[in-house]
Amino acid sequence: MATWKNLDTLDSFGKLKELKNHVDIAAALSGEEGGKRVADYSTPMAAGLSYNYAAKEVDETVLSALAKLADEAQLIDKFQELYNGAVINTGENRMVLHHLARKQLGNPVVVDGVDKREFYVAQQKKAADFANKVHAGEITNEAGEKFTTVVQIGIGGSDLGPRALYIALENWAKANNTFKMEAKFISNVDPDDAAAVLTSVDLAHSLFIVVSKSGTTLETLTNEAFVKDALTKAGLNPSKHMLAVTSETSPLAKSEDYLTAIFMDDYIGGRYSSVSGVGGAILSLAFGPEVFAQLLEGAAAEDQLATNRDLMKNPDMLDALIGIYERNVQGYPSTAVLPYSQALSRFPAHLQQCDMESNGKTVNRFGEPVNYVTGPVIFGEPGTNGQHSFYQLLHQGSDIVPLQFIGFKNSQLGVDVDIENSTSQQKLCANVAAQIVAFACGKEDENLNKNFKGKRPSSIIIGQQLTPASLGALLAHFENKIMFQGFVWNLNSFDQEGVQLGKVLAKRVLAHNTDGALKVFSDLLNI
Ligand SMILES: O=P(O)(O)OC[C@H]1O[C@H](O)[C@H](O)[C@@H](O)[C@@H]1O
Repeated sequence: MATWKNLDTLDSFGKLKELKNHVDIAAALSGEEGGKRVADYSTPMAAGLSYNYAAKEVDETVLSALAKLADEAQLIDKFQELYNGAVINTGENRMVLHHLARKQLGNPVVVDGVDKREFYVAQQKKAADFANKVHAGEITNEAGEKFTTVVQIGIGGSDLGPRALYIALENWAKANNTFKMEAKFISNVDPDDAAAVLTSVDLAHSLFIVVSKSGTTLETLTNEAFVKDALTKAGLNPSKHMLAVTSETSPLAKSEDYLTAIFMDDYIGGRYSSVSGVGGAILSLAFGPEVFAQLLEGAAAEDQLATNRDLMKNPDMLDALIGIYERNVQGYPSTAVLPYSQALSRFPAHLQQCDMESNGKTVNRFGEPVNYVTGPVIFGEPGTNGQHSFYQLLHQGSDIVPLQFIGFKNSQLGVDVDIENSTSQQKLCANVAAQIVAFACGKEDENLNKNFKGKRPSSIIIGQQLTPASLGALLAHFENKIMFQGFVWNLNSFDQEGVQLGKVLAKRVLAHNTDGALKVFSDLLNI
């Protein structure tokens, strides 16, 4: 059994702290040695991706200190315990089994006589069969016509991951003739969200997936009622247009009002649930079950790499530990995720929830305060768009923000033109290469307004193309990175008590049970 200790009690952390400002990346990347470093400081990921950390503030000394920290913090032992079914989510007294939805990494996990791997596979099959029947016209609307559009109603983990993945694969599916149905998403309780989506779809040919693990989320239940109202007013029977994805114990699971229900359980956290029916139903309907299966395979292959004790061969743990060095030794407050891929436009938003809801905590897994900083602020936008927006601060602002670039050699659609001796894809890739060096090396200028100090660290994940498999690997990489960082910080990364207070107060406002500041704010907003 691994022992769970606070980071500041580990000897290896004391040693690591002595290495503050140890590497000057501008110097490390200069000349021929710099070129060699770029070629060497790279480790393979799954599905043809690679993680390059040449522009990070590490060298052999820092990396060896990080490897010692990984050993002393027993990161691989903790991961093994997690996938073998230990109660890692101490706050909610639950196991953490999202890896099992993609592959059996360890021992069978059996709960009340049910093998959990079999349960997840059975639910995947149920979603796949449903999708195949919809595509084949065996499940139709009441007039016997095929459904053409699918709309997901959900929020948080029941929206962000699936939405990011759908957007990521939409063009790939079109280019590879696997595009089956257009997907849309309703998440916000702002009535303009549901209203706008509903006016953009052909209701009679639309399927709606109500996705809520708990089955109690105010926004989702409100939007479900909103959609039912629209269907009824259009003379359609809501129960012939809706399915549910929920846990077996939720109130939604008991309803007869759905074409089918696909189940998950309490052991897959909302922000880790894209690989369950939460993402599986919509992605199977939109692109076919085979595409979703490829995504799971990519994630499974990355998970396998994350089991490696050798830090230099474990890109997820390596990324996590470099992040620890940046946060707890260098003192950087945030991290930007910058995909040079328009298809990944919502991926940073998904990672925001994944990372900040997991590790945005100041008490350890035993409920005691910790004396060190934990999860960074995560934000991001696709490049090159971000370059014309917030990169000014990243290059010359007062905070150093570590950067995580993502780039692909090939586009998804393959439609491109040569303008002034380069294609658009080449221009995209040229920009990411240029940014890495500009951030790291800077440029001296007598005019301080034009001076770039450099020394701004970044990493880049490079792939051939964004495909279902490489997307799955990318997703698993970041999930595993967040998990390893939570282990190092001795946090429970799998609950989210911090979102409760606002929900409770909003209920009080709606029940007009307020006083003081809450009452005055409620009055100001006309509630
Ligand atoms: O899927 P649901 O139970 O509706 O939950 C949706 C979301 O709401 C909660 O407030 C949590 O903060 C999220 O972690 C969760 O993903």
